[in-house]
Amino acid sequence: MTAPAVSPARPTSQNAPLLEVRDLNAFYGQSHVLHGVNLHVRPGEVVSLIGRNGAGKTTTLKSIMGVLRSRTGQITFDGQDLTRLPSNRVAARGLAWVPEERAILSSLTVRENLELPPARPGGWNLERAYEAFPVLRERGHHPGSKLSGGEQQMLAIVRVLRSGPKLLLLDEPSEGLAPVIVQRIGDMLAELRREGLSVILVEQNLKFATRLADRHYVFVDGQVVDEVRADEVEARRADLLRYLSV
Ligand SMILES: Nc1ncnc2c1ncn2[C@@H]1O[C@H](COP(=O)(O)OP(=O)(O)OP(=O)(O)O)[C@@H](O)[C@H]1O
Repeated sequence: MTAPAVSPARPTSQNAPLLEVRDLNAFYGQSHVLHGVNLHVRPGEVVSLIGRNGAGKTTTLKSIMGVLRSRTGQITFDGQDLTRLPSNRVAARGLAWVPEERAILSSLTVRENLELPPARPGGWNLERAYEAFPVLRERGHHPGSKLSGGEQQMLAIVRVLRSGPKLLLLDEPSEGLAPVIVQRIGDMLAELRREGLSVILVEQNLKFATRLADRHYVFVDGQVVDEVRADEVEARRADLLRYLSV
């Protein structure tokens, strides 16, 4: 399926975006994988990036975070240009990324994993983490390597919330998890959303994405080819399923 790239509706001055990505092109060596991606996230919005494997969703997150530096275009966050900043300075501006591989420290215990990132003002303390996911308290002395996939995902999310980010970037948080755990993580994200946290959610699980996201950007071959608002999802479900089918 080939579809033309779309330029999403530009935000108005009343609801200026927290994040704006303009004409993003990204490269792995000679391989040109993102071709002019445009997207934005308004304060308090949850936005999903959906599309088949290899469509460019993870590369978009890496480009925003400054982990992938070989890119062109403009990335603006809270009115500041992130494009030339290294990833540690991007994180310091209030962006937090939970990669697909969950990036917890497997030799450290759950508690050590939670205590290692310094809690910043507005960030989660241990009590809040344990309240959201009591299993993390129960497993406090277990090494990260001994946790189930769901527990690792919970730990990975809570760890980055210690820094009190303004924008959370989640890469396939539901992948490989049992439905009951997916539900629990979805409940927690819904609560964060109610509190006004902005989120970019990369997902292949349409049910999970549509439960949470205000808008969906559809990726095909390194481009955004469609944008679907939450109130359009029912009418456009067949299109969305087609975009995701292999
Ligand atoms: N480190 C890398 N080196 C070279 N090519 C890469 C690398 N990582 C990803 N790619 C390629 O870039 C393209 C986009 O991959 P990306 O991981 O962003 O896709 P995705 O939509 O997130 O899919 P997935 O769910 O499979 O990760 C694919 O063609 C992929 O093969």
